[in-house]
Amino acid sequence: MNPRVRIAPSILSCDFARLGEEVRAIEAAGADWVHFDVMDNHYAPNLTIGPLVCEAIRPHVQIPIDVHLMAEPVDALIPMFARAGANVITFHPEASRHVDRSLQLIRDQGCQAGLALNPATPLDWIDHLMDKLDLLLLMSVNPGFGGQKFIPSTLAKLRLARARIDEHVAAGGQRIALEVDGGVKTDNIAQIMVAGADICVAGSAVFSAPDPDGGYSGVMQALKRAAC
Ligand SMILES: O=C(CO)[C@@H](O)[C@H](O)COP(=O)(O)O
Repeated sequence: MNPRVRIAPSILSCDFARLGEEVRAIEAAGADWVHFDVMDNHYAPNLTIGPLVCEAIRPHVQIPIDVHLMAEPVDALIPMFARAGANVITFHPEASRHVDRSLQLIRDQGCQAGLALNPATPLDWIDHLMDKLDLLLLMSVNPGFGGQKFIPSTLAKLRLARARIDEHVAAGGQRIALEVDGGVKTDNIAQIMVAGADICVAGSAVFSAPDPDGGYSGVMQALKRAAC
C-alpha cells in the first residue's frame, strides 16, 4: 500500500438515484475525499450538479468534499458551495476574469483553494499564483465526461508540476496538493504516483466495480495497492 496516495472518487459515475448510499459506501471503503464535478453546459459540454446536491450529501460523509467547478463565471458559485459544505473549491483559470481574486475569495470563505488545468492549458498559469494555491488539479482528460482515456502527456506535465511545488515548499512556501483527474485506473495509478501526484480522482474505475454487497472496498484497496 502506498501511504501517500489519496483517492477521491468522482460521483459523476455513481448511481444518482442512490446518492446518499453511494457516498456513504465510498467513505466506508476508504475514500479520502468525495470529488464533486460541477458542469454548466457552457464551460464544459455537460450539465451536472450544483450546491443543493452538495448540501444534500454533506450530512452523509465526514470526509472532505472536493468541488471541481467546470463552470463560468465562478465568483458567484464560490460562496454558494462554501455554504453547502464544500471543503476544497477548484476552478479553471479561463473561467475567471481575475484568477487571483477568485482564489482569495475561496480562502476567505474558509475553503481550500484549487486551480485546475486542462490537458492543453500550460502549467505557466501558476507562475504568479503559487502563494494562493492549496491544490493544483491537472486534468488528464478533457472536461465533460467520466469514462474517458487517460492522456499520456499528463505524466510529463505532472513531473514538472511536482518539481515546481517542491521548489516552492523548499523556498519556505506552503504545501500544495497535486491532484490528477481523469482516466485513473489500477493499471496506470502507479505511473501517476511516481510522476508526483498526491490525490487521484477516479470515477468509472470505482463505481463500475462494486463488491457483491454493493460496497467499494475491493476496488478502493486495489487502487491503493496498485499505487505503490
Ligand atoms: O471531471 C471529470 C471529467 O470531466 C472527471 O472527474 C471524471 O469524472 C473522472 O472520471 P473517470 O475518468 O475516472 O471515469
